[in-house]
Amino acid sequence: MKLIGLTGGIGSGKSTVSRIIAEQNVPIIDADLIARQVVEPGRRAYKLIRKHFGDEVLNADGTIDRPKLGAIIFGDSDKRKVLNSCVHPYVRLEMFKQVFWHWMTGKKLVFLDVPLLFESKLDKFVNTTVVVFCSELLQLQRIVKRDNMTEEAATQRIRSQMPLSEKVKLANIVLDNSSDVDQLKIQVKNLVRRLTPPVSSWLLGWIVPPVALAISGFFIKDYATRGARLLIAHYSRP
Ligand SMILES: Nc1ncnc2c1ncn2[C@@H]1O[C@H](COP(=O)(O)OP(=O)(O)OP(=O)(O)O)[C@@H](O)[C@H]1O
Repeated sequence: MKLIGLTGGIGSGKSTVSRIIAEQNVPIIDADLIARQVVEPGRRAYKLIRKHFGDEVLNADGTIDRPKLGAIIFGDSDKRKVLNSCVHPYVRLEMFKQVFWHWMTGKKLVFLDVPLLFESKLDKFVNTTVVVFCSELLQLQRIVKRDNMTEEAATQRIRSQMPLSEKVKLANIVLDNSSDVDQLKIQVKNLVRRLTPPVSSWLLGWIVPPVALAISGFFIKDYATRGARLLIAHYSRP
């Protein structure tokens, strides 16, 4: 199975690319969605956030007030670290479970949609990294339109992130989202075709690890049994 890390800058078009990929019946693991699910009431991350930030970050219905929590950690790196330590381990665990499930069910290609792929060093765990790129001006225009935000606020959000030009330098593949959505669709379809492994290498990658594990397990067990027998023989000598 090939694991592809998909990332970009705010408003550069990651979600749009994800939707197009999903239309091709290729599985997408959405880190943002998982991050929202792991902080639902009753979950471990939710309890940790409550413990560290108190009930003032809760809505009346007990859910986390995300904008309020966002405002608390914005510009306070210590509090941001605390929040990350509450949430990230559970996000990673859930992502790992989903990756494992896709591998078990014989998927050839799986995308991980992670906005902070490079910042969180998750790029080390994927086969290929893809960055969705557009100019800062287009990012700005698209965010202002989508989120009904002022240009100043949008600029501030863009500047608070790792520059998109830096991500482009780190990427294996860059999708240029400067044109319309139809052009983007063509690029994504070509990308999926290019990245899908041929059946032979997919079969090898799927079958070899469990067979290797089973064989090594057999030998380890065999040696352990022989070792135990020798020990028993040694200590039971008169
Ligand atoms: N090629 C395009 N042409 C016109 N509009 C686009 C194009 N690509 C994306 N958009 C629009 O731009 C906005 C931002 O795109 P999208 O939500 O996919 O970005 P994103 O990278 O996921 O952003 P965020 O990081 O904020 O979640 C959306 O409203 C989307 O419909």
